[in-house]
Amino acid sequence: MINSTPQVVTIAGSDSGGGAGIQADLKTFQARQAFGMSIIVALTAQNTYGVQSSLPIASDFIDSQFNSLAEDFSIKAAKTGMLADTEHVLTVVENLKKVEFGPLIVDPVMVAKGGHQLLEYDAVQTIKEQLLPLAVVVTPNLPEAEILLGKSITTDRDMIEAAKSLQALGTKNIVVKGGHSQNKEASDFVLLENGESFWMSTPRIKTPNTHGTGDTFSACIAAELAKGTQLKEAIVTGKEFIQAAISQEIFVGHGHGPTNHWAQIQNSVTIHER
Ligand SMILES: Nc1ncnc2c1ncn2[C@@H]1O[C@H](COP(=O)(O)OP(=O)(O)O)[C@@H](O)[C@H]1O
Ligand SMILES: Cc1ncc(COP(=O)(O)O)c(N)n1
Repeated sequence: MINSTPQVVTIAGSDSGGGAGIQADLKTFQARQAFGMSIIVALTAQNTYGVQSSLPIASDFIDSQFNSLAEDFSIKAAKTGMLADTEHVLTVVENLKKVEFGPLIVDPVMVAKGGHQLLEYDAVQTIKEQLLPLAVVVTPNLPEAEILLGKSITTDRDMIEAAKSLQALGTKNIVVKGGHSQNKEASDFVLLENGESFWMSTPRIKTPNTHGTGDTFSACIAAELAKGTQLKEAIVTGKEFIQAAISQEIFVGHGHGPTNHWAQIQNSVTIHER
């Protein structure tokens, strides 16, 4: 049974502090029993206080990482995270067009929770025009959805409208994450290719330890897709996993700590069909 093990890759930035980026993704892949690989687009010197500095990787070395993986592995799903700037977005897009890494999840990472910019803003247009059409799912948080669409998103109705506008940009399935909202519940809005839509809600956990929540959520979806799980179920599993990872808290560092990537899923997500 050569290569029957689920294989999944993250194309993103390294977080030296281990809570977000490549590290969060690999830990999540491991927790979900998919074999994880990485294509590192940028390095960050980072801890739970924030990002101290970052360094994009030379584009031809990104090409080399793609080539190494494409030559050997049977990758069944991929996700992107921090892509740094226009040159690096284009490098990733060009490589993705050449390889067969299965369904792509784009987590359009722009600004770290501590405020450090992880994507130069002039790259947003390239993400919209070139990367989003390659993705099966895009998972923006509220500030990212606002930047992608150029309008403010505050109400539930705004989130629904945002999902429709994002779908019009060319990605078939949309998750607008509500982690940054002021609501009592952490509610994410999902719009699927077939027009089906629903809210996934969990109790909002009062904690400073939410570093890397978005990466962990999208990495779980990617791992599930690599295992052959249907998209809707993979998205719901992502929400269950991030809720478990936030609520089964660990205490690491002195600032905004990471989530618990070895958390066990509990049945805690309410789905509101609409
Ligand atoms: N305090 C919290 N309690 C429960 N769920 C949360 C909390 N903060 C974020 N989430 C969930 O974590 C996931 C990532 O959301 P978000 O924080 O919006 O993304 P990002 O890390 O990209 O900014 C979403 O499913 C969101 O609902
Ligand atoms: C390398 C890297 N990728 C992504 C994030 C976003 O995570 P968060 O918004 O939780 O800081 C990050 N801080 N660092």
